[in-house]
Amino acid sequence: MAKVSVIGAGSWGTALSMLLCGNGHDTVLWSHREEQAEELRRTREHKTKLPGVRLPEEICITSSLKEALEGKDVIVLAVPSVAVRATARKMNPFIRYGQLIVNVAKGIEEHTLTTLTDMIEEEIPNSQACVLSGPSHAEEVSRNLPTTCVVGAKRKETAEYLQNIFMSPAFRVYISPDMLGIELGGALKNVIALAAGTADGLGYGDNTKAALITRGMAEIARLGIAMGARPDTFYGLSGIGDLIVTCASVHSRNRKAGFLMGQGRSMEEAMDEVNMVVEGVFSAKAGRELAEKYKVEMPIIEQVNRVLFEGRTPAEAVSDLMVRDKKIESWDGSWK
Ligand SMILES: NC(=O)C1=CN([C@@H]2O[C@H](COP(=O)(O)OP(=O)(O)OC[C@H]3O[C@@H](n4cnc5c(N)ncnc54)[C@H](O)[C@@H]3O)[C@@H](O)[C@H]2O)C=CC1
Ligand SMILES: O=C(CO)COP(=O)(O)O
Repeated sequence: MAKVSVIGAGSWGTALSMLLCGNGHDTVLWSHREEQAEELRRTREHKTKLPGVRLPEEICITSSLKEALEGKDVIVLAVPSVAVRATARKMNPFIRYGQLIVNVAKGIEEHTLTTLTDMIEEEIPNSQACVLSGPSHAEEVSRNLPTTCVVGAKRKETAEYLQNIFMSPAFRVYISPDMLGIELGGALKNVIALAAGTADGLGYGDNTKAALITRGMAEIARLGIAMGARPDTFYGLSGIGDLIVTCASVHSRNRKAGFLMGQGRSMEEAMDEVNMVVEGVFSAKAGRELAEKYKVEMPIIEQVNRVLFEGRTPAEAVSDLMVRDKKIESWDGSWK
């Protein structure tokens, strides 16, 4: 059994700490606020994020990074994507060569367009960052409902080691070398989920949702392939799998935020009401910048940006998508 630590006590970090503890690992859960750590220790329940789910007594809960990081074999980074760089920088003094860092946040840094694992390796030189992603809402993982994910790592041995760490009878883990494809799929599906939720909020139907999922995947894959990711990753758990769950699930924060915007709320009102991290709002700009950089068309992500930041109404955005130039349905727009 391993010594593991989960950095970030939101819904995902808390659910993963329960999974890892249930797998028999010596598990620490770190919160950036002592007040929250104290409440979790006292009540053994994350009342705002996972109500009704009991945290096992064996999970050690702390707000000390030193205690959370020293001597650990695996460190799971589960803070919101916008906090990853700062958190990794704070972790750096306590990390020793050989410790594995597994990023589970979903995002891409605006302007630098850095993936989160590259960002971790920039902030913690000589570290080995890996990724775990897939269709996995915390609400279901914390209740042991069957879930599948994929671990991405540079070396197969590392991926296999992590597969063993996370795998349980209710949590099946695949492995892949395509970290870029995994991270792009995870970050950009949240932008498409905002669009899918908006369509629901506008009262559109299942046809619209299916169109957004299918054409959303086409544009994410088009970008990913241009950047050097493997095409098959986008058919996988971190690609179409995660896109389906986030566009359809009652648990999805991004879909919910989109729904509220479709009903007429502003972006800020929707984020406040969801009260959990809505990563698509942060990844939308990065998606647009990547599309420009790699010269690929990403019309849905473009329209989400216009609605979020430029005052276009959701109904106008959908209409703009419907009356675009006529297209051929192939990845690269070619007939053959
Ligand atoms: N909730 C889920 O089902 C899943 C979430 N994820 C990803 O995991 C990441 C975390 O998401 P959730 O746990 O859902 O978020 P959440 O909204 O449930 O909680 C976020 C947590 O981060 C903490 N936090 C905020 N700012 C921080 C900072 N500067 N430093 C350290 N901690 C800070 C907050 O106190 C809060 O406990 C996101 O990137 C999300 O996309 C991935 C898969 C599933
Ligand atoms: O990435 C996630 C689930 O895989 C969490 O994001 P959503 O809650 O928006 O779906």
